[in-house]
This record gives sequence, C-alpha cells and structure tokens, in this order.
Amino acid sequence: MRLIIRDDAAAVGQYIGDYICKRINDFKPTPDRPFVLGLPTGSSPIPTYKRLIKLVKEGKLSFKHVVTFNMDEYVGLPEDHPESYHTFMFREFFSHIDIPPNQVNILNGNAKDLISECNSYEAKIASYGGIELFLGGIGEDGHIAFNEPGSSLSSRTRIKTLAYDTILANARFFDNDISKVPRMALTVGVKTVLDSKEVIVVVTGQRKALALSKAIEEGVNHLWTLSALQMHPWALIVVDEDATAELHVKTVKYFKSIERVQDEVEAMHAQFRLYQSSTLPLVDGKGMPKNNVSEMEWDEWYEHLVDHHLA
Ligand SMILES: N[C@@H]1[C@@H](O)[C@H](O)[C@@H](COP(=O)(O)O)O[C@@H]1O
Repeated sequence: MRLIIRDDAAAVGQYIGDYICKRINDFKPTPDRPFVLGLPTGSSPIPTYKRLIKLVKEGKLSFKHVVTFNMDEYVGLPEDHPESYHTFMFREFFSHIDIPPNQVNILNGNAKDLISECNSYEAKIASYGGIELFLGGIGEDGHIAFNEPGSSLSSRTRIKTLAYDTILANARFFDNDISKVPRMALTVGVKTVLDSKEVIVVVTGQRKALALSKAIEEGVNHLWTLSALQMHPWALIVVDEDATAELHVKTVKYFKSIERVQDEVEAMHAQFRLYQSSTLPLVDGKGMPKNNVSEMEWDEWYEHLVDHHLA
C-alpha cells in the first residue's frame, strides 16, 4: 500500500485527478475495451471531480470509452431527490464531462427486488472483466462505500443497514434532521472493491484521522473496513495533512520517504533515457541507443549520474 500526503484537499484532488487521467490515457480505451472506473460520492472526492472536469474541458482527457460503477446508493430515496447519489453524481461530475449516460451505472435503491438489483450489479461488473480502478472515500468510522463496521471482508453488493454514526454524519446533507436520513443503502461489498485491479482512496480532514490510523497502522479488521486494503496488491491512499493527525510521526516519515525515493528513481530513469541518446557508453559506436545495457554499463552510468546530477 502507498500513502501519498498532500497539503490540503485541493492538492489531493489535483493529485488523484491527474493520476486517473494518466491511467485512462495509458490504457487507451476503445468501445470494445472500455476503461472500467469505480466511483464514490461524498464531499471528499469533489476536488478530484473538479480536476477531472478541468482536464476534460482542456481536451486532455475523455470519458467516451469509460464505463463507471458507483459504490452505493440510499434505499427508498427518490432518484431525483437532491441528496440521492444519482443526483449528486450528475450534479458534481457526469453532466460536466463527455461520458455517454448509458455507460454510467448506479445502484437503484428503489428497485422492486433489491436483492436481484445487487446481484445484477455484480454480474454487470463481471461482464466487463471487473473494475480497472476503484476510487473510494471513507466514513468517519472507517467504512468504505457503505461497508459499516462489522461488515464481512468477503462481502459483495448487498443491502446494508446504516450505522447510527453514519446517519448522524450524513444528517448534514438532510437539513441536520436525522429523521430524514435513509436507514438503509445498497452498497458494493468489501470484496467487490478488493477485486478491482487498483484501488485509490481519498481521505481528507481531521475527522477521518482516527479511521486512517486504524486502517493503516493496525491489523486487518472488520471494524475498520478500510483496513482490508492491506490485502490489496495495488492500493493507494491519498490524504491531506489534517487526516494524518492520529498517525505516528514515523509512519508519516516512512511514507514521505518512499515518495521521495520514488521521485528520485523516476528522475534517474528520465536521465537514463536522456543519456541513452547522448554520449555516454550507453550508446553504440554509431550513437544509437543500445537495447541491452550490461550491468557494468549501468553501474558506470549510475556513478556518472550520482557524480553529476544528484550530488
Ligand atoms: N457512502 C458514502 C461513502 O461512500 C463516503 O465515502 C462517505 C464519506 O463522505 P464525505 O467524503 O462527505 O466525508 O460518505 C458516505 O457515507
């Protein structure tokens, strides 16, 4: 798992937006091979959506061949209710980008048969060969999607009763009146998220600090379902400084050092590519880049680089 720390929520959104943009562009999606993206609601992903919208408007990104699956939706809230996740997603994101609406998938919390709605959702995800990248957010109790504390870490899309803490936290969207907050939701399961090829989670604000520390500094535990990410081979959590308030100093230093070393390695690779086409022994007699660089040549180049560029 990697943890990326940025100064504030806007910088977090910029980082994730740029990252997703690169992933989609590198994937080169086509109508037959679309990029399958999982998406969350909540206030935390809004800066990411803003960044992605900007990239689309600047012509650097397109969602024409992207298929999306949202994480969750309230049960029994009319689809056009201002706080339904359908309304949220179109208001904050989909209506500002070039995604064809029939490529958007959101659970129907008003379906007659909620169980079959959940099963078909899983089947539809599987029909695309799974989710390439799932972007998620978390609740203050560490829930991912609506996988409240105690959710099975093998869970799949299903109906879930909301924890009282979540009802209280979400009352801010319902005139601070907890009686207006739906009591149930449909949500992808922890295993649905873990099955994605890559998972990115956005965690911002001090109120998420305890959940973040439980999820990354302690063991995998169903009481903090985000911790299941420890089992994922390609997971990234992007946080702001406020969200790190409960982490050990050494945890923060460790993850910052990993990012720094990674940046250095990338800079070295960039230099390496540069030197391949210049004068170092990494080119052949005709000045053409060599395909197979021996270990000795690599060492020689590396020493040169350290002497001249990293000193
Ligand atoms: N079901 C959603 C979660 O998927 C989301 O991660 C969470 C965080 O919301 P916010 O980002 O507003 O804190 O809100 C709800 O509980």
